[in-house]
Amino acid sequence: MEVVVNAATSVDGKLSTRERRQVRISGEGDFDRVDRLRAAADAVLVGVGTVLADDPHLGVKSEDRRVERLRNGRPANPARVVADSRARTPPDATLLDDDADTYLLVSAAAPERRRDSLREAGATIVEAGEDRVDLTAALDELEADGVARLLAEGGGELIYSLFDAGLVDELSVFVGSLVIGGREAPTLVDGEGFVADFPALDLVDVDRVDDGVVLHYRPT
Ligand SMILES: NC(=O)C1=CN([C@@H]2O[C@H](COP(=O)(O)OP(=O)(O)OC[C@H]3O[C@@H](n4cnc5c(N)ncnc54)[C@H](O)[C@@H]3O)[C@@H](O)[C@H]2O)C=CC1
Ligand SMILES: Nc1nc(O)c(N)c(N[C@@H]2O[C@H](COP(=O)(O)O)[C@@H](O)[C@H]2O)n1
Repeated sequence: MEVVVNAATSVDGKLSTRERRQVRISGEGDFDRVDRLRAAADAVLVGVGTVLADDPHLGVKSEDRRVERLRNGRPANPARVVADSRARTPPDATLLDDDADTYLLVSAAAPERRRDSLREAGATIVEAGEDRVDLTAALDELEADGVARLLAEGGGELIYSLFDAGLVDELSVFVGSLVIGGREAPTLVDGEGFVADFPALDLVDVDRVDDGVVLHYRPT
């Protein structure tokens, strides 16, 4: 499976505010680039922190691109995937609508009652890991289900775990021209952080988009 990570940050590397409220960092041009990435993906992955903060849809916005996917024998939208160790996704979350399949990656610690109500809401539950989602095992299961290209959109906790597990094949970051600040505000890569063996990246491209830049990296 190919794992592509994409997110938007402020100049100071923040994904949103200290209140974890969604900030529109990208402009029209960058949101269109993200839409192209979604249209090329079999599934879009976020952490449950992002679901609770943003209630995202994660679908392809452009009708032309959805039609093109259908023409190519694919579903109109990529599947939605949430890393959600304890099945905290609300059963009325937008990403559980009928526009695409939705997988919830849970750990053995996820209560049965919550799994059941999420199954009733249409989710496919994938269990991997004891206390926290084992991303390597969970992504293997998705791959067996036909997910060859996965777009991970964040947040920072999830992106850290993807790097920590050596699962990132590409990273693109839109850096918008604003400062958010705040020591508690989420950054591109949070989690425990690395103290050695820092994942090293090759900068393969830089594009000026809207009032910012998109940095494209691959692991060395
Ligand atoms: N600017 C941007 O491009 C984006 C911004 N955001 C922002 O990021 C914030 C949410 O980010 P975070 O709080 O970091 O949450 P997150 O979206 O990374 O979710 C983290 C949660 O996922 C669950 N999880 C399950 N297995 C995990 C694993 N193996 N590794 C890591 N997490 C795992 C845990 O419950 C964990 O608390 C929101 O404020 C949202 O608006 C989110 C996505 C993109
Ligand atoms: N690329 C990008 N730029 C921004 O400025 C953002 N705030 C985000 N946020 C991500 O997009 C999701 C919302 O998706 P829908 O519009 O609901 O489909 C949000 O949850 C973040 O993952 N991304």
